[in-house]
Amino acid sequence: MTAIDVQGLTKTYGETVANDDLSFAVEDGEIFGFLGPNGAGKTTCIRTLMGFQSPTEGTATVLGADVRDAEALREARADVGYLPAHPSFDGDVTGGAFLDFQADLKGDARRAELLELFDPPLDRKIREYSTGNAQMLAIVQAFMHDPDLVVMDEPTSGLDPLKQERFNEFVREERDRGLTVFFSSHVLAEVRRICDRVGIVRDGHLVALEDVADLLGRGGKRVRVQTAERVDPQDFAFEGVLDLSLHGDSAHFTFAGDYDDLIDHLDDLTVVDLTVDEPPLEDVFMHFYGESAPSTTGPEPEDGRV
Ligand SMILES: Nc1ncnc2c1ncn2[C@@H]1O[C@H](COP(=O)(O)OP(=O)(O)OP(=O)(O)O)[C@@H](O)[C@H]1O
Repeated sequence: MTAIDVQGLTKTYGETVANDDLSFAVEDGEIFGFLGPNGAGKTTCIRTLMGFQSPTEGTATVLGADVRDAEALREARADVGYLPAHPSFDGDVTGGAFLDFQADLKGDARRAELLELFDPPLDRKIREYSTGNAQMLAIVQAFMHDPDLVVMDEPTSGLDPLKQERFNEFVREERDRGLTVFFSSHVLAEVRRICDRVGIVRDGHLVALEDVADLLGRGGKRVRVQTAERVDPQDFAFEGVLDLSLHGDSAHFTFAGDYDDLIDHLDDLTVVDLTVDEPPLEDVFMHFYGESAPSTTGPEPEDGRV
């Protein structure tokens, strides 16, 4: 079955077209990353899927329920976990009381197990929570009723690196058990590690929809060749070589051609060292993000954010 089916979804706020004719599907059992720069329209789409607002045009189904049909969506949501971008809690209640309340609404079969992994201080009032503790509480509530589909808006924001890794590992394990996951992210490293497919949005439009492996494959490989002699541009004038730079006895380039050709050409040289690496995802996404992409040499890429 298709867990989420978005069909020509458009949402406008006055003059702003936040989502413009989006169409894509999230299949059962996959982890689908919804990526895009700030203001691209990710939260707008997620809020429409959750039924908090109506589409201006087009529609979507969530576990078979049309988002325009409030009753059908309410029923379907019993099997959906939702983690909003900015979880809002009643600060006067304790984390434990909040989970008790949520348990009455939708069940909590997996609460204890989740609290082993994500451990906000349950006896403290939520107003005293750090950002990370509030995020962990929101994660526990999103998964504790053992949903079939989880929709998350930037789920790892506010988590420290250890908790982020724990969360990513948890999501992968849940996918292996059959859970479907749809989440928005700015964190490229996270996408590489956990997503099966990505949809990339920019200015409300879907600009790419593909397997992460294909996206990386199309970006070519980063090649560094060191030779016994000084290299010449002519040595690398063959199909598939991009962004060539020469440094004395070594050449650096992106290769998007046939590997047999590369090996044949390298055979003419005396190669003393050779590395072939995956390109950084940042380079692959730059193409889609254009000017809104970050510098890959700035401070942000350390955590892979775009
Ligand atoms: N309630 C609203 N009223 C008016 N404009 C809105 C509203 N919500 C979102 N927008 C506008 O719609 C566009 C898409 O916003 P949205 O929050 O969906 O983007 P996003 O991709 O989630 O961004 P971010 O990564 O910064 O959270 C933006 O131009 C935003 O200013």
